[in-house]
Amino acid sequence: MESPKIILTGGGTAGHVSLNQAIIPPLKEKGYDVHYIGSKDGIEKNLIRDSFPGLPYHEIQSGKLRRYFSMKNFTDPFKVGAGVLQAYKQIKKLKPALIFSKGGFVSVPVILAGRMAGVPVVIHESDVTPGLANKLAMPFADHVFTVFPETVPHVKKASATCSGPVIRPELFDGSKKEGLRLAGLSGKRPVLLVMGGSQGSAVLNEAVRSGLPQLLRSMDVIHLCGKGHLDRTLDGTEGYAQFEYVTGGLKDLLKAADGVVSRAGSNSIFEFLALRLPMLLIPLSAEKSRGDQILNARLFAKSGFAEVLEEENVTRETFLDAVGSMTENAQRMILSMEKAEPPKTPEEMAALILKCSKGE
Ligand SMILES: CC(=O)N[C@H]1[C@@H](OP(=O)(O)OP(=O)(O)OC[C@H]2O[C@@H](n3ccc(=O)[nH]c3=O)[C@H](O)[C@@H]2O)O[C@H](CO)[C@@H](O)[C@@H]1O
Repeated sequence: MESPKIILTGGGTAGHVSLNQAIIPPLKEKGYDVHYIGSKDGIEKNLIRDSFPGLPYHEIQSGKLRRYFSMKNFTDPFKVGAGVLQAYKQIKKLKPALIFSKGGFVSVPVILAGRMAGVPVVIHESDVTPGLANKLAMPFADHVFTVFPETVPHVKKASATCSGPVIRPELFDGSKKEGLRLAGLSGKRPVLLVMGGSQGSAVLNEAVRSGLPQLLRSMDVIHLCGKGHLDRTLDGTEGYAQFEYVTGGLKDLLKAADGVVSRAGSNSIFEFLALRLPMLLIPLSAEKSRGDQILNARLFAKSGFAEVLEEENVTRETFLDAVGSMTENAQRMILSMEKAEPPKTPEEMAALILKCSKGE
């Protein structure tokens, strides 16, 4: 008998792919033939191909849906239309038992096409308030899972439950020794890891670089600065290691870290929580986004897992003070983290998703 099929979609940023990466192995173990629908040049293509060589990846066109003016706003709806047709063709051919979407613009045509083809659609929302793509797609979904319980009332026209986060299992297998080796650090001083989300962050990069001489007096710094943002003039600086974007070695660098400074993307902050890493969060400002990271960060601060510095208040001085305060309160944050609900395992999440599939 032919294996049942499942289509995963989601992309645009690493956060929109991470859960899909985690649930592919348990879905395959349960006998599902997993297919991915993503865009031609989105980050999801390489992330999926690198971690799961041979997994069928179907490219569709996708347009960005913007809240601001751009000439592309006139052409992108046509791309979304073309994407719907391409996705519909694939869905009709594959006849999946379920479509699971992690969000991002590429998921919108897939969900519309899935609905047209009568296939159950499940969405996962990582932020407190749904992103634009998920918001548009939710009325066409059968069920929505959320990470934060506070998100459930934001879901309209679909049933919703809070599943909590899922963490890629390999992140728990880090080696401190390997992390220090990768970063060329001695391990004799506390290590601060700075991470600006999947695309890096100019604000964080500037803050850490301007405060580097002061930071390096008492700690070593590992800096994940995003593609194209290395500062070659800092090469060879004792106690400072910079990387553009790390894949395999991330678990080791995280294990080597005693605390993190980060954007407040949902996936990263739940990873830090699961790894009991004290955090200083600098959320993306409401001017540059819908303010989702501000809400994520505030809820983490309220639970005692993080301290927050708003982007508009970042100067060299406030940044250094905030790092100092986070270091002083690190033990208290770790104690609060011990009380947090454990994340779902990928197996548990896969089972939850499959409950929504045809025939269940
Ligand atoms: C600018 C933007 O739109 N940001 C959104 C995007 O975040 P974005 O995808 O940038 O950030 P997330 O924190 O959600 O995820 C980043 C992921 O990249 C991984 N990572 C990061 C750096 C690195 O070198 N290697 C690596 O593997 C992290 O471990 C994490 O799993 O989606 C999130 C989840 O919907 C939202 O909360 C964010 O507001």
